Amino acid sequence: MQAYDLTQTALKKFSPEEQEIALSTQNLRVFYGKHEQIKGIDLQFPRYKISAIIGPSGSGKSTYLRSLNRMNDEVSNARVTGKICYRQLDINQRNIDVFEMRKHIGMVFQRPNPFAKSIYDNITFAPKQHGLKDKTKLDQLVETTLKQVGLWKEVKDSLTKSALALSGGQQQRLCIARTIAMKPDILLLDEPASALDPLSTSVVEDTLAQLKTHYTMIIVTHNMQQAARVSDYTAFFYDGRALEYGATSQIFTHPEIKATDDYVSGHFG
Ligand SMILES: Nc1ncnc2c1ncn2[C@@H]1O[C@H](COP(=O)(O)OP(=O)(O)OP(=O)(O)O)[C@@H](O)[C@H]1O
Repeated sequence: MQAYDLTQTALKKFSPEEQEIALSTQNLRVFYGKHEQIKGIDLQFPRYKISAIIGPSGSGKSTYLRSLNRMNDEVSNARVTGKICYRQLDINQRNIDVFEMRKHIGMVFQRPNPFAKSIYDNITFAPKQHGLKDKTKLDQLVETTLKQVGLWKEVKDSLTKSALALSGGQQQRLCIARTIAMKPDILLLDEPASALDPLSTSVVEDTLAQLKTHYTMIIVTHNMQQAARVSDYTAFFYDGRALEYGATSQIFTHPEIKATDDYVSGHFG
């Protein structure tokens, strides 16, 4: 593999006039045991935009994404240091109520993972856990969120059927609906379309584009065409570092860093 100069980075910083920032990290590091996997990442994610994270396998994209809503708390050998700034709060502090925080920063995983429950119950499960009991409000929530992911027409007559009977693409849109039922601010998406066929992928991408008016999204993807299609900003990760971050059009056409250029032009490694 070609050796790159890892001290050279080109990371876009936003001025307050230019963009409101929904989430940012400062010097974020993740250790698995003694091994430092994420090596001090500073990134700002603008509100109501889609930011993509691309990079070679093992560069730490998922590890970084999972840190953003403290999913690495669940990984016994993981330790995360540095700041994750959300609404003037560092949510990487010990005293943060993680259950409450994840209402604001939700996650959609690579493989659709609906609960073995009805479509209706998949959406209402978490809101009920958080105290929503009113049947009319729950019905409304089911309808609104299914409409937001473009699934309402397809399933409105089968809400009591098992979610597991849906196609992969429908299941993934249900999982997005289930996440937005908690009305999060930020959606973290870890390769949300990688297990789907091209048609379902395209429907999921359209769904993300629609959701952008209300949500800030950060998406990890292996698929560079997808990053180019859906995202406003792109970060290129390499060896646990963010080497370049900027407008997606610039990253794909005029990257400043050699490793980014090699990666996006397919000359990598
Ligand atoms: N719990 C763990 N303990 C030790 N190492 C881990 C753990 N979880 C992940 N890793 C390692 O961390 C590295 C980064 O993994 P990560 O999944 O974040 O990379 P990625 O860029 O998302 O890769 P991919 O594109 O292949 O999904 C990998 O080498 C992986 O094996």
